Amino acid sequence: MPSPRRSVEGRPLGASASSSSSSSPGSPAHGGGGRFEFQSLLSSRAPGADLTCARLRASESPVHRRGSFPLAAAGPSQAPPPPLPEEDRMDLNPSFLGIALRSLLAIDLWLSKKLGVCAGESSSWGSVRPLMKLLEISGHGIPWLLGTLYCLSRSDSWAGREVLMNLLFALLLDLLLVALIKGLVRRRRPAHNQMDMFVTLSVDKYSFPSGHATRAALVSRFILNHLVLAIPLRVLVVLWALVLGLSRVMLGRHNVTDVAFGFFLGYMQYSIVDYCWLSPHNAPVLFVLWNQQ
Ligand SMILES: CC(C)=CCC/C(C)=C/CC/C(C)=C/COP(=O)(O)O
Repeated sequence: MPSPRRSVEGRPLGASASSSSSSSPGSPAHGGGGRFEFQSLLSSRAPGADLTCARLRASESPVHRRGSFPLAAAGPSQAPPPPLPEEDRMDLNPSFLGIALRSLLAIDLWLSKKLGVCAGESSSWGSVRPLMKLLEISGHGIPWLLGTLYCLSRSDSWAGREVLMNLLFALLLDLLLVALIKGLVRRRRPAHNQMDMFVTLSVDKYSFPSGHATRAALVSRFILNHLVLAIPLRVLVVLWALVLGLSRVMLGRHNVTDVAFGFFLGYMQYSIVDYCWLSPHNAPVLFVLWNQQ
């Protein structure tokens, strides 16, 4: 059964021509130019204004404008325009979200370009680029994977092995999820990035989300939860993650939103790892197999 809102918007536009006279384009109700968009936001709160605004929005819709004249221009002898197709009605009020997203994107690009001060040797902070690249390696997947495998091979306690096995699972899960999202979103890296990264996978030509940021958030949360560290070391771990994230933008590898989402994703990944925590009780095969090596 159609909702009341649908039945109003679904009515043919000419069906209530009497009320259209007070809201022709250019009249105060219409507001002229692009102001009707703002009115359309208000109309959702004003009972009874729906019909008028739906008509106004329809007459200004680019789809509608292409093939017909606005209502005021149409004489009484002209046939009323046909009702809007469903997809147009769903799209009547897209502008607020659209504008908000486009503004966020513009701010993101502008800020990322401004912060990309180590993007090249000749950039304003080009002299710290080698340091930033060192930081980049500290958050790369290969050292973390090899380091974890090495520690696993040297570990002689069940507790240590359990933690390291879960760290390995976390790192692999992270690689998989980041590759999946990068492949789906396919956001290009910033134009000012130089593609001179240490070992990359094919999806690493894409930038959303930052794999270094996800790893930084995941690994630091993992370490803080499973290693007993003195406070200064705990602070250092958090600082490392934050500076690594910032360095991705400074190197020009990423936009700010890639890193922000990367931190969020890495943080959530830890929750998944914690929830699926592998232990000799729920994954005995893994532990027995490793023990035999
Ligand atoms: C087992 C396996 C598939 C290992 C691959 C390790 C590897 C090459 C990871 C890529 C790490 C990387 C370059 C990520 C890109 O980080 P962004 O922060 O630039 O997204």
